[in-house]
Amino acid sequence: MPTFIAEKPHTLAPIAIPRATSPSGHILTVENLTVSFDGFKAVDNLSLSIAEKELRVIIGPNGAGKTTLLDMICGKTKPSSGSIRFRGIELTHLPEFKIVRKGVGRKFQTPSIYEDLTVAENLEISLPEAHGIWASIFFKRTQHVKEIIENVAQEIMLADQLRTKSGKLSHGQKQWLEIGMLLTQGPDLLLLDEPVAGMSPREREQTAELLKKIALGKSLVVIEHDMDFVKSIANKVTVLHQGKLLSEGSVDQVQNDPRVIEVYLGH
Ligand SMILES: Nc1ncnc2c1ncn2[C@@H]1O[C@H](COP(=O)(O)OP(=O)(O)OP(=O)(O)O)[C@@H](O)[C@H]1O
Repeated sequence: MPTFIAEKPHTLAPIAIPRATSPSGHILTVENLTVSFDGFKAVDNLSLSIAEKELRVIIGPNGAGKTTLLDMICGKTKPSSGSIRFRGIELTHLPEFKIVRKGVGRKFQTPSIYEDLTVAENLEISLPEAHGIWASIFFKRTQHVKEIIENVAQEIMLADQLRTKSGKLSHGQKQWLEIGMLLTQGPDLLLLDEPVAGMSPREREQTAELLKKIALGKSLVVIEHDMDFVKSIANKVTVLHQGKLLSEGSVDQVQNDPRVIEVYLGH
């Protein structure tokens, strides 16, 4: 960790205070989104909207375009056509780091924590104030920074593990740490790709509680295959199939939709 010299005001709060709300009440609006890879449309003319503080789950068979959709929202993949607006701001032309700064956080399937660093250190390096060479040199571990780290650690159920090397955590705890690393960045929209893959039943329950708590102040889009987990968290489910929107509604509605049963749930 760098040594600390100067103090600068901290703007970050562990639970972000919602910024300007778009007139529609939607934090994210995707319209006519398409991406082609060598002529193959992985996402095909897709439109959907996510409300403020909504916890949306995206399901669908393998290859349906779920991960590619998240890749386009976070700027990792550029669409061939269509629009993605976050609080009215068009994201499709922005590089990934600017999309993060606008308030969109993405967690990939495999945890990308630093196993040789402690839980506290992993959370610290995720603070926007610690990013970049100069920022990291002048970064100061103020009381406020400590409070942010402690609050986030509490939220992700790792308050007793702050000094533990992250490599020693269980698989589930590593996933929670990575969610914590997103939270320290203060996003208003979190994109999570299969957050409970490989977790024990107890860890799944705890993760469901964690996500529901996060959704009290932020919007979440979660890709998930485990229908029991989907039932335990979702307000609304979007079903993708061959890059297109197949069905959308409550868990009950999509579970009873014959098209969904045919291509996904019936298998
Ligand atoms: N960079 C790429 N180049 C070529 N094809 C790609 C690329 N990214 C994704 N695809 C293809 O697009 C389709 C959609 O993939 P995607 O990973 O988004 O599906 P998914 O719904 O997330 O599936 P899974 O549940 O298996 O993760 C797949 O056929 C995949 O092979």
